[in-house]
Amino acid sequence: LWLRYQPLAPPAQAKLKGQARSIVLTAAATPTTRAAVAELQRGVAGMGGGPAPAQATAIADGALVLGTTASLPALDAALKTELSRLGSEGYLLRATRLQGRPVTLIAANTDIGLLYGAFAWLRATAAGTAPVAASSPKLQLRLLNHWDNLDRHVERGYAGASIWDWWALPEITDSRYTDYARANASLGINGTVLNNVNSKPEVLTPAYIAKAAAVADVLRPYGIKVFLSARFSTPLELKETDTADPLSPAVQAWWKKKADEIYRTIPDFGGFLVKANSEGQPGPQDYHRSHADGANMLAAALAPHHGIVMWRAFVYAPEAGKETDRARQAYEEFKPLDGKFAANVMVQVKNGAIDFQPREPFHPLFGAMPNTPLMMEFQITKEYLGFSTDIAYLGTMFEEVLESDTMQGAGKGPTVAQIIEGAHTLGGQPAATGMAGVANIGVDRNWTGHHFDQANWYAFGRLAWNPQASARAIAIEWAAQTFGNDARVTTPVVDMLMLSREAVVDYMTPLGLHHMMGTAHHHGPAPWVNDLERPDWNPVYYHRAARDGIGFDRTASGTNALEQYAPALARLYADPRTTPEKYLLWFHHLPWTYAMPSGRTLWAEIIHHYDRGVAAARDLQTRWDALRGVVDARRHAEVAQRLRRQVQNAQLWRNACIAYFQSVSGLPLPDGVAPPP
Ligand SMILES: CO[C@H]1[C@H](O)[C@@H](O)[C@H](O)O[C@@H]1C(=O)O
Repeated sequence: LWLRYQPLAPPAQAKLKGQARSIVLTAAATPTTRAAVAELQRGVAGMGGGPAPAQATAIADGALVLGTTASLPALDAALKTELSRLGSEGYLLRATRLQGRPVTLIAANTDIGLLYGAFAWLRATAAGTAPVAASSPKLQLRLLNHWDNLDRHVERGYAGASIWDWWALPEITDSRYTDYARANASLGINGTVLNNVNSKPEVLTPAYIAKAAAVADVLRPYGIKVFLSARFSTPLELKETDTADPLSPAVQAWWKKKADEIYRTIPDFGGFLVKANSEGQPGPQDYHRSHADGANMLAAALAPHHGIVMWRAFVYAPEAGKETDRARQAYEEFKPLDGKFAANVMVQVKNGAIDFQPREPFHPLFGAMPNTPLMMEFQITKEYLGFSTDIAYLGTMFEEVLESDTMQGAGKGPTVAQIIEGAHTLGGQPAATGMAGVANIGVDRNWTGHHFDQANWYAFGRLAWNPQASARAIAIEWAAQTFGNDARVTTPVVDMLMLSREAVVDYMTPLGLHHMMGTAHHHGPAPWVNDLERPDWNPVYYHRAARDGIGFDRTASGTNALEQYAPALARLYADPRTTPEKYLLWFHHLPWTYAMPSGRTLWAEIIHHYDRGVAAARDLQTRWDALRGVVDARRHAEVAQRLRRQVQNAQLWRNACIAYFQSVSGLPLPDGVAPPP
């Protein structure tokens, strides 16, 4: 991954050796500070191309010194003040003098802060950038969600089987778990939900709790808490109660007892992630109770142990005989529950209102529930963006969502990033804050199926630490750590990353189109599908292409999903001329002849985007081919193979969608457009 610590260029090596002649840990030796020292030794040895610096007790010239305010010899007042503002996970990096000696200081208030500081110093060294002076996370919870089943199949996983070997656990813990912990700690990720949200009741049985505890023991020194997805009907399905009604005292008692049992085995268990009354999963509505009733019952069981409930707002269902708009439904169900959730409940909301499409406007719940802590849910695994075949750097997508202006305030802002950073308080208490990413990790040697998909795991972690970070800066960091800090490689790799997601949007679902993919597997084009068991699974339901035009009217003349956004934004998007082009057909149904700002008709504009997407996919291939011999042969070949497939995918999407839309519209192709074969 990005922890390769490849030898640096000689000048950088010399500088490194001068900065890390020895390592001095002034703080207590704990599994966490030992991990920090080991990581520094591993990194300095690798990048320095020589022996690891020894750990010393005395501070000497050129030492790397790790310590807290309490453990460090007389820190000057300014540094002490700065440190006191960094919280329990922040860190400070400084070239300074201690006991009159020139040293590199890694300081923090806790041992996990020291570990994060060590990784930050190594990151800067590998990327050849100046180390950040000080940093602390903007969000409290920075979690991966593994949609991993107990049989090691990963739902929407494209990197091999699950890394969690439930059969071998608890006695056998794969060394990969430690590398997983290192990789996540290097990004400041501090929690992981081990199992799929479509969870099985078994995962809360004693045998599995013991298995999860073994994983927790490996991850704990790296500051990573274990969470589990809980199936709402577990007590009923384990035949330990005869209902799962959240207001039933027996059910409440069962969950309390279960929580106590878990915390006896995993004292720092994080809590439960719950998918309820969604896509057929059991939930409180099965007993005519609300999402808040369900969440609060679980929250009451976890509260004595400081555990939290992350309750997902991913709900949608067709209503018989009624024209529904899936994009409206989560808001309709959750907005009325604002302020009704217990203090240790977070409502976890996907970035968009449909489902992780190549591009979606931000979810209208962001900014609409001021009395409820909202957690962002991003998908790192690319269910809808080409699995682990197509390159699509999601840093730019995450950034686009986080920068989105909800217009909920007077004038500009708050942005989605500010909303999830807890711009608001609850009852005067700072709201819990968090971001979750659906992992793209499996047993594949490169962890993520595609080498470039490592950048998505990386970008998620960096943006969870700071939701206002720059996707380009993150791409530069990742490329330098992953391919070496050589501009001949990093510049083209960063350019490839930065154009890739827009390319995928262009050749799959341009101009706000969405949900036009293959059934069930969700790979490849299928805009013609209109016969699935649920109307809201049919691509035709979303693009609504017909003789007269194309697009989903979500304005007042349609489903009026727009009214769920702030009035200022709803006014802006009510008019196709003031709707950003990238969302045009998400909110509007327009004639094929609609005049676009480019001077093209809408039909010609759609084709123009598809062709631009295919050209961009080819461009990615050309740029990568030019790196033959500069990037190591194995990774170069593995990426080149996938790029060949990516170009085919792009062409298939382009040809299939244009052919289909032409068959619906009956329109001729504009001059100069290559007809689909
Ligand atoms: C885990 O189920 C997933 C399902 O595979 C996926 O197609 C959809 O994205 O969303 C669901 C969800 O988010 O719960």
